[in-house]
Amino acid sequence: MNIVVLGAGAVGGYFGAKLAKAGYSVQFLVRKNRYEQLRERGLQIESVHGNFTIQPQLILSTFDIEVPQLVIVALKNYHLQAALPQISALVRNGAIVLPLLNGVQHMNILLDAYGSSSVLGGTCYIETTLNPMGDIIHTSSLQHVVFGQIGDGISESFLSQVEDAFRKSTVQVTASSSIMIEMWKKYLFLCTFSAITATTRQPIGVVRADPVTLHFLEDLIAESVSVANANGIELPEHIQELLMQQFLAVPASMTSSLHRDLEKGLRLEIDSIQGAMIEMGRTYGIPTPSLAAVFALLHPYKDGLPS
Ligand SMILES: NC(=O)C1=CN([C@@H]2O[C@H](COP(=O)(O)OP(=O)(O)OC[C@H]3O[C@@H](n4cnc5c(N)ncnc54)[C@H](OP(=O)(O)O)[C@@H]3O)[C@@H](O)[C@H]2O)C=CC1
Ligand SMILES: CC(C)(CO)C(=O)C(=O)O
Repeated sequence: MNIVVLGAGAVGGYFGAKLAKAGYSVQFLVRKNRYEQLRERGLQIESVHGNFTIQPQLILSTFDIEVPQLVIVALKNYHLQAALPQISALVRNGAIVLPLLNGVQHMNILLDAYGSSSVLGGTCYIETTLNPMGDIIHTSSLQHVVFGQIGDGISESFLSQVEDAFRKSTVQVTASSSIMIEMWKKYLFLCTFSAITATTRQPIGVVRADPVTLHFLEDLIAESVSVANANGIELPEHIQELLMQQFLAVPASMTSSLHRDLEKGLRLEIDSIQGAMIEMGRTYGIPTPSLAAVFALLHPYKDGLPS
């Protein structure tokens, strides 16, 4: 299977490198700066599962790709719109898109543009970041991809190939027959986890140890679950308790990509994560005061460090 990774950052770089190391043909469609960086240093992974480096196949233009079969989209949400012409070119050549972005809003954009016979649902659980040299630092043992089709337009054999590819790359993979529910479960976890870790500037262990902060996290969860229910998402019974169990089970040192981006002074994905949840709440008449407080407190940092 020919795989294209669009966005060779913390997530795309990690999963792409694992697939390439497993012997798959992986082309990384990148922009100029990342091209230079990766050409010089190679794609270096520093991981709790073991360090390795690959010499990635780098491309700057979709013209250099012959027969793409799977396109893993691992961009930040705020870069998706500008990348649509590249994705369109790949889909026109027969590729199926597997987005690994956080949130759910991007699914409307991709499905409206390409339809469910060219777009899979997908999400991932991983904690990776780029160091100043552009190497990928994988800081906890999580490395899980969940994917599935939205309708029935993608063949079972293609789905099996995707599953096999991740499995052979020694990444945990789950092929789901209810991917939108899985994406919402991840969205609920991420929206609240990133809200609490970014606003406190602390990993989850500090949040868990403080009853006042933990109570605020419960409020964030309750609001987000109400929004999901209003959207008609068929969540498991007791989802709030399940989410809280997840928060209690993850390593105390774990934090969110949003918190890490905030610390690095990078742009924040708050529009597509907390902002989108608040917006859906408004549509359905669900009050979201705690999410709105988080959104307002992070807003000065949305485009990077305020000057
Ligand atoms: N990091 C994490 O732990 C996790 C992140 N996620 C989600 O995954 C998504 C990706 O996040 P992450 O990997 O951390 O982000 P990064 O910023 O590390 O990587 C995104 C990459 O996309 C590249 N890019 C942007 N636009 C284009 C384009 N048009 N063509 C080619 N490359 C492009 C950027 O390259 P350039 O250098 O050119 O700017 C950058 O390398 C986000 O939605 C995030 O929320 C999900 C789970 C965990
Ligand atoms: C919560 C976590 C680490 C899980 O993968 C994540 O998705 C993120 O921080 O972006």
